[in-house]
Amino acid sequence: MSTENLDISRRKLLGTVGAAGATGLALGAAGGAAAYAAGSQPAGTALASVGSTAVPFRGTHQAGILQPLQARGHLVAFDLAPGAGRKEAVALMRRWSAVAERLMAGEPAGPGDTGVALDAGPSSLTVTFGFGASFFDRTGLVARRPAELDPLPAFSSDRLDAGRSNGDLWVQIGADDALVAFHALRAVQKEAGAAARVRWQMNGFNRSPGATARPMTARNLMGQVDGSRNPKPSEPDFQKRIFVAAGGDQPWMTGGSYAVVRRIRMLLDDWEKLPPERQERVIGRRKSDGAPLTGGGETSELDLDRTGPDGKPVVPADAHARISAPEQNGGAAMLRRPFSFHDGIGADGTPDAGLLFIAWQADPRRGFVPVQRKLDRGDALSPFIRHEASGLFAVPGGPGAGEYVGQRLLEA
Ligand SMILES: C=CC1=C(C)c2cc3[nH]c(cc4nc(cc5[nH]c(cc1n2)c(C)c5CCC(=O)O)C(CCC(=O)O)=C4C)c(C)c3C=C
Ligand SMILES: [Fe+2]
Repeated sequence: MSTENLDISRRKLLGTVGAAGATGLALGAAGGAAAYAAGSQPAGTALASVGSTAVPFRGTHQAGILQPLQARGHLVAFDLAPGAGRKEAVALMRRWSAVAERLMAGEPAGPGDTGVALDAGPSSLTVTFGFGASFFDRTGLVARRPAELDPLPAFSSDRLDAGRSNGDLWVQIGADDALVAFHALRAVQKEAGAAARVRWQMNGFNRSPGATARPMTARNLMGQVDGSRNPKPSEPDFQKRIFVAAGGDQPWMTGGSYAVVRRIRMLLDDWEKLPPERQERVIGRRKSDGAPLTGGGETSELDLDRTGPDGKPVVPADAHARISAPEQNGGAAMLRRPFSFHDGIGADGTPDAGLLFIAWQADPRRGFVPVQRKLDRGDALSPFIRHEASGLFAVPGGPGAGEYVGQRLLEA
């Protein structure tokens, strides 16, 4: 089948999803799998719920920050190619924005589409773009580099690999289907053309939608319920904490956010040797349901002052949930939106697995940095994790009609 035919088949299958571009579009009754088996794609074929969800590309904020965790993720950092500057960066951001908008609507990437996502709907695909501190040197835009992008301080427990850290440009891809996510990754890489080269790339995953009887907070590879105390959009200070407000020093970042990315390896062989009660004391929450050790359910407040019969705090002084709590850090908060990773088993039998920790905030100097400083000094979790790579990226607000991502930075 020619590429053109592949493209046409996918459009037929998707019907009007691309044009509608709204979330949660379901296209009717079942039948996609049968059509696939028969090798044909009748017009109007239905997509199952997971495939049919499309996330809008345009809006106040870029997609990929507020959406629920997706089942698959790819993180990729690029450096501008030698000799490439602002002009090439403008053309690249135009190309990347155009392809991201098409793919998020469930349309083919363009002429020469690989066909990898054929038969699937948009599957909650999000493609999010950010700029690293070095981008501003490369493009002659140093005057527009936000102070929030100042390098993160070194932490005593850092074991960072420079080759897998930072980068001029960062792209976060998430989708609820592995092929849709891979398809987007390849399209983004191809559109980079001669303008930018991959610096590092990481793959992650989360639980698939529908795997639990009801929507639940995610679990990480240590088996903990992780994300319970994330700030909620319904909270009055949510916008202020996570997104850059209008009227700041760098107007192009209005509606944007700063992403701190850390590849955190989990020393699972050591962790799994701990009895569950010890594991619970490391975090300060129950493993079964994420509830605080001081009682209640997952959403109950931790009672940090409560002591047990032995006179010691029920939530230990070095428990991760105590040390990272906003109340212990002058209100510092961030939206954690991670992917787990597993990159195989080493020659010594240990899994190269852990958390692609992604924290979103309006200012990392008032979010990630103070919390990580405190964790670095005495978190009971520290002996079981290792920070191996790090990045900090300015993620501008979402594009308005007719705009590409980053236009307000590159063309102001
Ligand atoms: C500097 C920021 C943080 C890093 C790095 C970090 C790593 C990390 N965390 C877990 C597991 C859990 N973290 C939990 C809570 C939590 N963690 C941070 C920050 C960092 N974590 C914050 C701000 C919070 C919320 C605290 C609060 O608001 O009270 C929890 C408890 C459940 C929850 O609230 O999400 C778990 C479990 C791992 C495994 C990890 C590194 C691999
Ligand atoms: Fe944490």
